[in-house]
Amino acid sequence: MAIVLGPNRYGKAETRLVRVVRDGDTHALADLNVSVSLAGDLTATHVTGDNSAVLPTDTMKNTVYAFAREHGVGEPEAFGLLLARHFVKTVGHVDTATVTIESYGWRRLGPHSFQRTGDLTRTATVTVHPGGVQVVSGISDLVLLNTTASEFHGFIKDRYTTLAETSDRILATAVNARWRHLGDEADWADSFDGVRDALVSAFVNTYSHSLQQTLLSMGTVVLSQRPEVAEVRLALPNKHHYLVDLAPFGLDNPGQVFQAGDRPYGLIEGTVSRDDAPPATADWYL
Ligand SMILES: O=c1[nH]c(=O)c2[nH]c(=O)[nH]c2[nH]1
Repeated sequence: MAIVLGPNRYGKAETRLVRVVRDGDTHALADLNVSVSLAGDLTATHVTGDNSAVLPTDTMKNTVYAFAREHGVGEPEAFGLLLARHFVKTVGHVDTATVTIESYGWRRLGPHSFQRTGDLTRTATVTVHPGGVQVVSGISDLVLLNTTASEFHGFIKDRYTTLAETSDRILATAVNARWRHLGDEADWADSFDGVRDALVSAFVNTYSHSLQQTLLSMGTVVLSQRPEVAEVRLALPNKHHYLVDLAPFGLDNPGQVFQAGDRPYGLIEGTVSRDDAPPATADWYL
């Protein structure tokens, strides 16, 4: 038997970067969390401790800050592409660079004042590798809720089933979505806004018999409205809302008072893709 080194990669995770763009007294703000990961022929450092092919992760962090100064940040997809291409081009033994960026929103309050928005996190994951370039954009934690237009019935009932069938319930989720682009050039800001709006309008306008049905509808609307997108992955927690029994207090409760559940929650996951889309060239995850 021989013990061998399997797939490996390394990098600097979660470099926090705030970039201010100054135009006189009027400033703009980008607030990012940047993770870099490199892979290639990195056997020596693992086997013998020879670090001659290892770019320190500390240098990766410094490069993120230096590139922010030299090139600006712009859209997260573009900044990720710039960094990933730089590492593949300049670091020998490295043939694959993955840059993942979370971008936090700030709403302008004045020329140089901002309020952090908590409504969603935008993400981008760029992979530059021998097979090409892959760009995946995403949204984390976009909380949506319909107070009706949601039913759930006709499900399996076994001896452990207590859930009542319902033809009128609250449907709520925190959207986690990732979508793979067909190319590596796009108007990233416009594309992001379009996909976000498609996801939201599909959630709002789908009369739902299950969160699974809503998931497929959300992915379908994205793909039908956004030709630049090949595939959408969604992970939708079902944020349950329980009708409170007020009968002990002599009160009825026709869909008015709910307990917002925390844990456990249903978790509905799925991929929606075009059947003619080229396959992914690098692993990607939600
Ligand atoms: O939309 C739903 N899908 C399920 O699979 C499920 N299971 C459950 O208990 N409630 C729900 N709701």
